[in-house]
Amino acid sequence: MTLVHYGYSTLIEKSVDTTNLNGLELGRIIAAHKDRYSVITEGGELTAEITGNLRYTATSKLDFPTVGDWVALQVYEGDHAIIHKLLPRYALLSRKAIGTDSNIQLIGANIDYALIIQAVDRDFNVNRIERYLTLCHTSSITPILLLNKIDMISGEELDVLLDDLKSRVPEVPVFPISITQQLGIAEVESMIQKEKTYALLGSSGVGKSSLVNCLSQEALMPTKDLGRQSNRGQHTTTYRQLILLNKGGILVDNPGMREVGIANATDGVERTFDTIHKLALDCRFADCTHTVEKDCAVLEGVASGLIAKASYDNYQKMNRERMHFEASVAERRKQDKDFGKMIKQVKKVRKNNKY
Ligand SMILES: Nc1nc2c(ncn2[C@@H]2O[C@H](COP(=O)(O)OP(=O)(O)OP(=O)(O)O)[C@@H](O)[C@H]2O)c(=O)[nH]1
Ligand SMILES: [Zn+2]
Repeated sequence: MTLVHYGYSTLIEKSVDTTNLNGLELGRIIAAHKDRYSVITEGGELTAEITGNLRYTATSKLDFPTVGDWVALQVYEGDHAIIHKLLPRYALLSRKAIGTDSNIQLIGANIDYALIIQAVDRDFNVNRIERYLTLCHTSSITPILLLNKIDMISGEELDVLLDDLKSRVPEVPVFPISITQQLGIAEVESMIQKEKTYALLGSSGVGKSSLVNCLSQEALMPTKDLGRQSNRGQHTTTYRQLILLNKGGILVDNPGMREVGIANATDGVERTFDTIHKLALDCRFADCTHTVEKDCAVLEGVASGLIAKASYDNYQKMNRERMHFEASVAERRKQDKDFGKMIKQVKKVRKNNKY
């Protein structure tokens, strides 16, 4: 097993400089725990922590390693290591953290494609697909749609869904599959590219675990450290979030992707709703909200059927969420600033009182 299998050549292809490591080893994060990381290196799998310096200079979550990150690390005896440096990311997939207004949560770094999996039963929902697409477009990650459980519907019913997708999200490649019946799996496997990293996105119960088991032999087995041995002479077994696929791709499996919150995503919303965005250039007012204005090209598009009403509604909803997130972030920054000012003021008063 070498780092090439874990996407090293893609990292180089993206022009990330890996020559300046000053004697440190290169590795990729395969699982992130609270303060501990599992890292794959040329010599095998290691447990690592970050340096105090990295910890104390971090200003946000973005400064901490996440699954898929490439790092420079110093390896100590056994299988222990210290991460000194986070290499530049060429893509970062994140979402708004559940239950918060202004926090983001990292899903994975250095991801090339997203496999959005949706089931054709009750789960089927184009609005939610557009939500995932916005997430992908915001991070410049190419989306691919897997429509699972087609064994549960008739061919005619499937055609209706495919037509719906063609009109609402025409640019996205769609793979109708049934994991249990092994339908369309060969097509998915032949689409997977070697050394590219894929993120798996989808609600609970759509078949994500089933897909991982189907595309990867590794996932079925407990993962073992075949490289270095731990101090106690035992092989370590760890839970992985970065999995090697049979066809040579790499998969980020992020459990609990149940809700997709939209964070700062102006470009992502625009790219997902490309038709609306292009039409909006013809609105009479440059700051048109496409709701009540005169000569609004978007409203005209909805009236003429060029834009599906459902698509328009979802566009407005996601824009409202995006603005809400941005306003919350701005508000929190202001509060932090005010708090900083207050502390300064208090210090000043104390200092003055000394005299
Ligand atoms: N009929 C049918 N059922 C399927 C198919 N694929 C998966 N299932 C079933 O759907 C259920 C959920 O599958 P999982 O693979 O556990 O789904 P998941 O997305 O990993 O769910 P979470 O772990 O909750 O996120 C299981 O009972 C599967 O057997 C399929 O192609 N057809
Ligand atoms: Zn308008």
